[in-house]
Amino acid sequence: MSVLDDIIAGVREDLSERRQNVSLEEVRGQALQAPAPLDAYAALGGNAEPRTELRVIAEVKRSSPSKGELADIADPASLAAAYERGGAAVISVLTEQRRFRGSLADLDTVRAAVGIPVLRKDFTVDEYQIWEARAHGADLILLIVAALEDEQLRSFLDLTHELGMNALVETHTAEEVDRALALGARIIGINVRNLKTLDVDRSVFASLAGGIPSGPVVIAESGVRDVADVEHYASNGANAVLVGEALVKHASPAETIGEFTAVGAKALTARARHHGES
Ligand SMILES: O=P(O)(O)OC[C@@H](O)[C@@H](O)c1c[nH]c2ccccc12
Repeated sequence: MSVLDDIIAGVREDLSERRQNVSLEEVRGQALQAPAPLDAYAALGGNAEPRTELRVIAEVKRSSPSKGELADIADPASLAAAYERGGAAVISVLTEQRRFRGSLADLDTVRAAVGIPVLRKDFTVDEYQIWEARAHGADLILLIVAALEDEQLRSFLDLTHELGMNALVETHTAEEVDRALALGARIIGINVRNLKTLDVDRSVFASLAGGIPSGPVVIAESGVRDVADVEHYASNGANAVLVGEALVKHASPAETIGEFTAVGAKALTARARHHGES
């Protein structure tokens, strides 16, 4: 069993427990009562022309299957507020409990603390989780291509859009990028970490991003350690970076986000100039 399969088995167990406490019908009712979602596509610069700003999706992440404990994060609200102050475009909140030590309570707390779009970061395998994300105020959900059949992906993407949210469609191979594009994904993530083995290979970003036409917002996910990594991803066409570990471990995450956006904007501007001339 791959790591991804193992995580998903746990996610399904936790899900069936929640479903016993709150029925699909109830969670649907809650979702329809929730304040309207914010436009994460716009927040990520999807409508900007040219796209010369590098956006940061800053993640609230306590733990991970590859690294174990990362940070305690006793107060996710103040961490998220610091992210927003530093200029993050979107806050990502892990809600998977077993491996990442996240929760829907974290999502609620963060939602209440910031005014920018919030991503519910989890392993979406059931429609219930999409309604639930909306019920808890999420504006963006994660759909991992490697975990889903095309038919599921399509119906999950449709439901997400019907609820006024956006989906971050996560890929790791050229074949997965093609599937995401064929489904009309507007926000495509390239995770340089292989979720089946947890290996990180930063070169995956450049080799896949080149195959994505202009249109979708492209996000580099995982392994952003410092400004050099941001520069590398932006030079290869990332419109945004998704950063967890480097921010939760940093003493001044707001400052780090500021440095990342500055370096990224420089690289994207140089890239736009270069492309304009060639
Ligand atoms: O902590 P990092 O290396 O900055 O990574 C953040 C993010 O990319 C990572 O948390 C992630 C990417 N895709 C996921 C899918 C599920 C859970 C977690 C993830």
